[in-house]
Parts: sequence; C-alpha cells; structure tokens
Amino acid sequence: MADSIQKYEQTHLNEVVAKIQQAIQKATKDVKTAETDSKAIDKNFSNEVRMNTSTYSGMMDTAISVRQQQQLLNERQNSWRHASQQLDVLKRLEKRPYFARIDFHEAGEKNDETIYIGLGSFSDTPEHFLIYDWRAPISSVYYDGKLGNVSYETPDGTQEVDVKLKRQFTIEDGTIVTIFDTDETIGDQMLLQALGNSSDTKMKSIVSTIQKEQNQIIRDTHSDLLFVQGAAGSGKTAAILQRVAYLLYRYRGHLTASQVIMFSPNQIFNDYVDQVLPELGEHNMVQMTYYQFTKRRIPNMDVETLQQRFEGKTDPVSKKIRQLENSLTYFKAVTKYAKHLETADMKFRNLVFREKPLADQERIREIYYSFNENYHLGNRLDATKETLLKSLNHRIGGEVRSKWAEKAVQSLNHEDLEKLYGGEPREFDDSDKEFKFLARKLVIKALQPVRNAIVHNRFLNINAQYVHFLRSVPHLIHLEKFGLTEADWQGYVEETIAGLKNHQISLNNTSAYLYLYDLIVGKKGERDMRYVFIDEIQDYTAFQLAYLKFNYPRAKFTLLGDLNQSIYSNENSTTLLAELSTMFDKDKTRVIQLEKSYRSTQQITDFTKEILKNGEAIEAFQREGELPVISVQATTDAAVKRVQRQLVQNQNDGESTAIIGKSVAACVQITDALRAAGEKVTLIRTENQRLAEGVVVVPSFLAKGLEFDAVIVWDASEKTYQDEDERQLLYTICSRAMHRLTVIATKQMSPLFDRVNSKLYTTD
Ligand SMILES: Nc1ncnc2c1ncn2[C@@H]1O[C@H](COP(=O)(O)OP(=O)(O)OP(=O)(O)O)[C@@H](O)[C@H]1O
Repeated sequence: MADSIQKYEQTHLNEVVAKIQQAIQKATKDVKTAETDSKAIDKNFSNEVRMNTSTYSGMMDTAISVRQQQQLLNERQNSWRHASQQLDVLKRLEKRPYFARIDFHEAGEKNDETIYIGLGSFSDTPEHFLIYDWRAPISSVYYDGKLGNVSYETPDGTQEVDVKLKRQFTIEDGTIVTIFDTDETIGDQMLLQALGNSSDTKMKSIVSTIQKEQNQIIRDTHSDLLFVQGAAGSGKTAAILQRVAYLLYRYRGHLTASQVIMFSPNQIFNDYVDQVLPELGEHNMVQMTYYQFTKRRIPNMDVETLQQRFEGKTDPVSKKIRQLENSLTYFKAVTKYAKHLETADMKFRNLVFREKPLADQERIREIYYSFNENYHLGNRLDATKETLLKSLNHRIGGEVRSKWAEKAVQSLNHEDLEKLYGGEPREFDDSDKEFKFLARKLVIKALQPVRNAIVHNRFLNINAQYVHFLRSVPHLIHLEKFGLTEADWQGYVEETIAGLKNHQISLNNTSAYLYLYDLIVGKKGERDMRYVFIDEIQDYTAFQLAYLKFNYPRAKFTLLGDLNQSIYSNENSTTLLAELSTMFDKDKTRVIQLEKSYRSTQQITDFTKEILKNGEAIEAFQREGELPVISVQATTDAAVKRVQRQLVQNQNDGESTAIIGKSVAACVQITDALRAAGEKVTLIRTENQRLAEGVVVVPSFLAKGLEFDAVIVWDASEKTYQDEDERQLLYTICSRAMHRLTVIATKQMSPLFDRVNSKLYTTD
C-alpha cells in the first residue's frame, strides 16, 4: 500500500481518535453529573419531603411530593444509564474506531460519499457521522457486494449505490497496522489474518470479516423461519450471534435481549459464546439447553442427561420407539388425546382436608364435565377451580362449628391469640362472637393448603394422566407404520411407568408430558418472546421443535444446523427437515446454505469431509496447514505414549489441544492413563463444567459447537467406531480441529476412514 494512503488514513484516524477522546471527557463529566444529581435528589428526598399523614390533604401533598421526587430520580437515573452506555461505546471505539471504509455514489446525489464503519456509531455534530455502526443500513454494502452497483435495504425500501472503494484496516491502539483495498466481498487477506488466530476458551465476534452469505443471515427480518444449513465451521454460530446484535440494534426500543432466546447444545457451549454480545456492546440473550428448559419445570424428576441420551439403548425396538416419539405424528397424537379429554378420561386426585376428602375424584370429575362443550381444556379447568374454591368457602362455616375448631380455639395460648387478632379491634358483643371470630381465622388458615392445592392444579393427576395417554397410543397411532407391535409398545409403557415411580424420565417423555400438561391447563406459551434461535438443530426431534413452537407462539425462529453432524446417530435428521417444512408457512421460510468452512485448514477440511458419504459440497477455505496424521498402535499403552508425544509437539508449537473420546468412559480411560504418566489434563465429564486452559479431554457429545487448535481423536479403532451411523459423529469430532488433527487407534483403524483418500493424510 502506498505510503501516501497510509499517511492519509493515519492522519484521519488521529483526528477521529482526538474527537472520540474529547467526547470521552464530556461523557465522563455527564456520568459524574448524573451521579451527583441522583445523590442530591436522594438527599433532598429525606430533607425536603415531609411526611404529613395526619390529614387527608397532608397525605395527598406527601404523596405528590414523593412522586415528584421519584420521577426526578428516575429521569436522572435514565440519563446516568444513557451517559454511561455512551461512555462504554466511546471507550471501545477509542482503541479501534473502525475497521473499514467505503466510498460510494448514491443515485441522485451530487458528490461521492466516504464512510467509516466500526463497532458503534459516532458523530461530532448530530448530522455528521465520523463512524457508522456496522449494523446501519448503509454498512451492509461493505459486507454484501463487490465494487460497482450494489443495493441495500433501508427501513424505507431498497437503495442503490455505486461502490468505488472498499478499504479495510487493522488498527491497534490508535495506529493503523495494515490496510487492504479489496474488491472481494471481504478480502481474503483480512479473513486469513482473522482465522490465523489461535483458539480461545471464548468465541470472538467476527464483525470486521462477515461474509456475504452470513450477512444475509444476520440481516434477515422477513422470515418467520430462517433455516441455515451449513458445514462444520462455516460460521453458523458466529453468524447468529451477530444476528442477535443486529436485531437488538435494528429494533432498538422495541426489542430487548430478554425477548431473544437461544437454545444451544450444552452448557459448555453457552459458556463458550457468552462474550460475543458483550464485546459488541449488547446484553446477552437468554440462553438455555433443551434439557434445562424442560428440567426446570419438573424439578422432582431426574430427566435423562445428555450422556444418558447419547449412550442410550440401540436395540432395534428402542430405536423404532424413539423414532415414533420424535415424530410430529406423536406430537399430534398428544394434541388429539388432549382434545378427547374435553369429553372423558380426565384423571383427578382427591382434595383432602384433615385426612378426609374435601372433594373426592368423583366429585371433581362431575364438576369438570358439568360445563357445556364450549368450555375447552383451559377454561374448563378454570371453571372447575372456581367451583372448588366456592365450595371451599362454603365449607368454612361448617368447619367453624366443628369439634376440632372448638378444641383448637381452646388451646390457643397468648402468643397465638395476639397473632390471630392482628391489628383488628378486639371488642366483641359476647364470647360466642369472639369464639366464632377466632375459629373462623383458624379454619381459614387450616384450609389454606387446600386452597393452594386448588390454585396450583394439584387435584390433577398428571402422572396417571400421562400413563393413560401412553396406554392410549395404540388407539391414536398406527404402530405398524413405525414397525412396532402393540406388545413392543406395552413393554415400553411398563418400563416408563417403572421409571416414573423412581422419579426417572427420558427427555422424550419429558417433552410429551409437559406438552400434555400445558394443553390441560390451557397454557398459551410465552407470547413475549420475539426471536428463538436453535443451534445444532439436527440434534432436536421434530416433537421438540413443535413443542418449542407451541411455547413461543409469536416468535420468529432461526434454526441452524448441519445435517451431517447428527450425533444421536439413531435419530434420522432428514426426516426432521421434511417435518419441519410442514410446521412453518412456506412463503415465510428461507433456507440459506453455507458451504465454505472457515474453522479448519484446507488439509483438515478436505480430510474430514471425506469421512462423509455426501460431503462433496463442503468447500475448504484456502488456508494452508499440515496433513492430518493417522496413527495405529499395537497396544493401548503404545497409543497412550503416542498421545503423550503429540501433546509435547503441540505444546512446543503453541497449539492448545483437546483430546476427544467417544464416550465418558473412553475419556476417563485416557485421562487416567495420562495422569498416571504424569501429564496434566482436565477431564470434562459433564456439561456443567467450564472449558479450562491447557489440555482438555472431552467426550464427543460435549465437543459440539466448540473448536480447538489441535485435536487428538482418542481411540478411533475399529472396535469403537463400526456402525455406519457413527460416520457423522466421527465427522463432528474431527471437524473440531483448526490447525492440527491427529487420529489415534489401537490394532485396527475404524473402517469409517476407509473412504478417505490416502493422499489426504499421513501415517506413522
Ligand atoms: N466471517 C468470518 N470471519 C472470521 N471468522 C469466521 C467467520 N465465519 C466463521 N468464522 C470462524 O470460524 C470458526 C467456526 O465458526 P462457527 O463455530 O460459527 O461455525 P459453525 O458453523 O457453528 O460450526 P459447527 O457446526 O461445527 O459448530 C469460528 O472460529 C469463527 O469465529
């Protein structure tokens, strides 16, 4: 790059930085003023607001003045919040004000325009922007096209511009380090530089190098369902995190981070991505795993964990049963069954008071079915509750005259009496009235648990109801279409009942159980949630997706996945796609395909994609590295030694390493062996652990979505990976590596590598 350009840009940068610094000074003052103002108001509050509650007008005055002070305080606090947010943005901009410049000509305008793009916007006068936020409509031009005519979307419609220059900068502490002029979407050089960095325990934002297809994902505002199918490492996760930031900016004032929820594969992944939005100056959205989403609603059950699900039964009948439970057919069966409950078969529990039924199941059933057919499940239940509460109130009179109440009043001590009288006047005409007063209070208190039980639907027998549903399945679904007999199913139902008795429930049953409960109580879902993101969609079932859609009825969905990375191999991810298309309006569905893989070197991507049978479409990003190594050792001991040698080499080359085993057991095996040999490694056993620095050992199902400089695949032997349907799992594991991949086996390599061209790896 010519020196004159470098000089020009550095001078411009210096001017901008100087203005930012001025703004920082002013913002710092504003924050202080707002702080002092708040304190002063607080002080005033105690000095000036006189509490006068002796007369009605005095009370009014006091109330008005409290309110005025409160309003003042709120205003000051708002301006404080605003000023400190502003200061935050400015401080971020001071270090790295922008990363790009574009020059363009807008149709109808006299002159060309130059704008600089950074993490936030900055202007010295209201109309004069020195930096544009990367999410501003015009910034889209930087990501979207080449030089020449480019269109971009604004809230007022599509605009055309003629782009004349696209320039990228790397800036460190106020100094320009590199400048690239480019006519590519985002010049490869800049991307190369970004991708050359080492892995980290936290994911970083990618705003300066967002690719064209990723930009489409980020800025889509029309689709109700945005489905992103992309190869491992194609930046799906990166793109959606920037998408959240974009949406928060685009709908500022109407959308908050709490109205955006992201479902991620496991807690480790949540932890891995939780810095991206703060780095972009935004609050994190709500983040959850599907397991957490369901588990919080049935705290007294042990819901099947990721590990149990991963290591679950693989016999043919269990597989078929899972296929059935995963399907939309099953979801519809629950819906149909619930509808049927409007006319018959609801299960109730007795409402018990003092060991006798206050209303027994029969009576409750009578009430429940006494309402006409216009009452649907939710309002039928509400009406039942109302009737039950009324009869509870009628009951009070009777109980006041009961023996137990009389006895209870007689045994009240002084302290109890004080409590029962509370602040109420104690003058009674006669002792009978006083007795009734006290007895009434005692009865109401004693009936409170029953009242709570009614309010909280505890008279529903949801467990029995669910079992009844399971038993009804053969009447609702043609089992033979799923290759199952009635006996297969009944066997499974018995197993589930036994589990429920021990407070154990599978994730599939949890979904159906909760859905049935929601229908019975007429739950309408969280209508406030506006955007739902689901990462690694291939690991969800159609049932779960339908249930999430039911839970967030007004939200737009962004689903990301790679049908080649389905790790619960026995579930069929292509059916998922077909079922998905029936759930959303076709006109409002958009599918975006990402084929380029950015995570790994060309050598690693070329190798991993050959593990797949249909991996041709995956395109490697041209970044050179060494060939993957396959190493088959004669004994386990030798294999462990081979791992140790690799660790030394990785460490010498500054590559952080993850050893990925298939199951927890395999990970424990290698961890123990390495520790016995004096190595320091961190074993990640459960999803609630955090990623640590240094060497980590991770089971495959927890490595989802993560990446590491170097990956050692532990025990890729024939005995470990044999099944055709483990191909995708192996692909997922290998595709976690950014720069170096070592595959280690004992005795015999897994046949799943047979189709990989031998030129694509070396052996030792
Ligand atoms: N435009 C980009 N600029 C810079 N880095 C990028 C870009 N796109 C993706 N990356 C990087 O590539 C790596 C892989 O991205 P990401 O984890 O989002 O992929 P993914 O599609 O979610 O992968 P997987 O399906 O394997 O979980 C990350 O390190 C990410 O930062």
